[in-house]
Amino acid sequence: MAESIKRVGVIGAGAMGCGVAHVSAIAGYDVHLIDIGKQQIERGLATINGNLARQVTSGKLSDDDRKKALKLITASTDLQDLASADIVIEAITEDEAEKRALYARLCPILKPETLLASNTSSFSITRLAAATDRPERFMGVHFMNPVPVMELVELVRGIATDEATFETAREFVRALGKTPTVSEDFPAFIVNRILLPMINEAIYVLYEGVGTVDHIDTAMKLGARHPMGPLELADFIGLDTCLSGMQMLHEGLADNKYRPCPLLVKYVDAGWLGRKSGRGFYDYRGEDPVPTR
Ligand SMILES: CC(=O)CC(=O)SCCNC(=O)CCNC(=O)[C@H](O)C(C)(C)COP(=O)(O)OP(=O)(O)OC[C@H]1O[C@@H](n2cnc3c(N)ncnc32)[C@H](O)[C@@H]1OP(=O)(O)O
Ligand SMILES: NC(=O)C1=CN([C@@H]2O[C@H](COP(=O)(O)OP(=O)(O)OC[C@H]3O[C@@H](n4cnc5c(N)ncnc54)[C@H](OP(=O)(O)O)[C@@H]3O)[C@@H](O)[C@H]2O)C=CC1
Repeated sequence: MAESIKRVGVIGAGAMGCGVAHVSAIAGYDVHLIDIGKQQIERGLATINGNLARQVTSGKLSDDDRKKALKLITASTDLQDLASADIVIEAITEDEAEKRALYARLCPILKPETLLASNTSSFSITRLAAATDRPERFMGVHFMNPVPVMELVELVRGIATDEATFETAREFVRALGKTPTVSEDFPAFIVNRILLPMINEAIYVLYEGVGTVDHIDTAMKLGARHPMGPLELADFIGLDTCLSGMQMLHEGLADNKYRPCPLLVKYVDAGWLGRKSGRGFYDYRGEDPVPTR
């Protein structure tokens, strides 16, 4: 375990927050998970339960360790419950105004020495840090989805992040059994700078009628050995998160090659956000996913 960290706070009980809570508890940390509503908390705890059980079934985790991990996780809707946290990982919706508003409410509650990290996919760490009372103890700790499976975590310093904060975060990530890499604070960092334009291009391929959802995903799975097709992956990440990342690349790098595909914009406008909303490039409401185009 990272020496100076005992209690981990996680805000946002969606795909990423649940994953971070899951791996932190397996590593032996006390974890407190926060979301805005009871329903989100219940859904999140059910996800963690299901994923831990899956690891037991596949022999990756003993049932004893599953029980121990579950005992280490508490959850609530009250930010005050993070008053004793040593590190807080923010994993709420990819919306900069929401994140800034959250930090304004959260910072007065935290201990002055608490490290605050954002799991943002694409926002400027320096700009987010400026919305806190602790820019030197703020940084990007970017986990990959699904967290219990993916080995990588990108570490991103803001302009003010101090070295002790960076080292503590790196030690914490290693204690979770993950491999850290370092990215400079540029829009979408390294993984998403490369991955999101590929996904956006796949959506253009669909939009221009070059191929169907099925043919595009099959082509990339069988032709380029990707574990998921790009449209299936977009649905898995969340189309809102993909769009926000493309917008950050487009605005931040001022280059038209990053223009979000209008079809991606339309799907997000429709509330078709992928797996989490039941519909995206596939419709998940039946037994098997059905392509929507
Ligand atoms: C957007 C960002 O900011 C950054 C990002 O995260 S970009 C997205 C990065 N992620 C990817 O690219 C994922 C690409 N997909 C994959 O690697 C694989 O399809 C996958 C690992 C998700 C599933 O693999 P698979 O072989 O098709 O399925 P499956 O055999 O069922 O699962 C493999 C393991 O993943 C686990 N898993 C699958 N989906 C999971 C989920 N949603 N949550 C937790 N664990 C999951 C399974 O439990 C299984 O673990 P065990 O071996 O311990 O049982
Ligand atoms: N999805 C991915 O593949 C990856 C995402 N990320 C990043 O991680 C973060 C979370 O993403 P993801 O888990 O996919 O998002 P989700 O939409 O799955 O989950 C976000 C959760 O946060 C809740 N929430 C929203 N606002 C607040 C708030 N003010 N306080 C507390 N909880 C709040 C949401 O509630 P409600 O549902 O009611 O809005 C939801 O439960 C984002 O910054 C994203 O960019 C990083 C790597 C990969």
